[in-house]
Amino acid sequence: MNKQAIWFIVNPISGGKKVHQSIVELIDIQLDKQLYLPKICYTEYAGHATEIAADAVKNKIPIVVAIGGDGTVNEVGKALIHTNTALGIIPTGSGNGLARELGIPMKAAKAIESLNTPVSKQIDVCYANEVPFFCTAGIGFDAHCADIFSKMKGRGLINYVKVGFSEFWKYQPLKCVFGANIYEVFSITFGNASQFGNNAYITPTAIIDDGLIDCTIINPPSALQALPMIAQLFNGNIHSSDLSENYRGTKFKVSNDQNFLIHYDGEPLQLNTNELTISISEKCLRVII
Ligand SMILES: Nc1ncnc2c1ncn2[C@@H]1O[C@H](COP(=O)(O)OP(=O)(O)OP(=O)(O)O)[C@@H](O)[C@H]1O
Repeated sequence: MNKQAIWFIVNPISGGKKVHQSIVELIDIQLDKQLYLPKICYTEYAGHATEIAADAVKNKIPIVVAIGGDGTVNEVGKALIHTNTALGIIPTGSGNGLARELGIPMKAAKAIESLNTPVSKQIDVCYANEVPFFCTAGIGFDAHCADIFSKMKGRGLINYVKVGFSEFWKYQPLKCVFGANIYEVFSITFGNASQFGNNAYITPTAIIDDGLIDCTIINPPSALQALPMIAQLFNGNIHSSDLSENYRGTKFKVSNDQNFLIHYDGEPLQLNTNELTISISEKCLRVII
């Protein structure tokens, strides 16, 4: 039988060095060598994963597996859109939104095991202007927190919760034009998938291969409304909150009087424009589930 080449792209920053060493050892032990010819590549800087994945496409590698969090998955996946190379994931981040959405096991050993009997499907890809995202992108509080989080030394869920809690009290609602209406929002999130990661379901009815973008606007909560809202986020009911407005479509436009700070799959990005268009390209990324 012809063996398939499979490249693993490891972000050594996500999850810590020990985690990655043990995953690489597990790959050596558990990956079916009758089926695969593996190659392990380590990223050396932000953006490097995209370059390695683009090289894999050029070399007609059938599967590239991202070992990292949603930032790494985004960097690898964006090079695979509209290609014949499929994206696999071994999650080591704190959110792991796309892996959770696709039902990929959180435990590395199980995730490697599922690569031995690969099943794939095509998913949609959304764009914030020209920036691709697979789970969510948005403006407002979440983008603000992603920005602060990215400048912190520590990573992980605990640090994210700390940032969210301390920033909540200071955060001023964002003025913007959404469709034909002027809003003052806490956040606007566009979902290709249903969650940010960590099973925080911000666009709970989103389906990753339905050709549609779900949108959740959160109006500014009072301190008393914040806790129930967080509970609804995690129990998948944010769309029934009094604070939320929900839309679904194939294109959304938002504008502002200042250039937007956005997040895409949890990564912050300061745009050079005050106009944001969210669009979707149907079933253009093959993923291993
Ligand atoms: N070798 C590297 N050195 C520095 N930064 C890197 C390197 N490789 C990748 N990165 C950057 O690390 C950032 C975080 O990656 P990722 O989101 O995968 O991990 P994480 O933050 O641990 O996960 P999560 O977002 O789920 O918490 C990304 O912005 C990516 O560009």
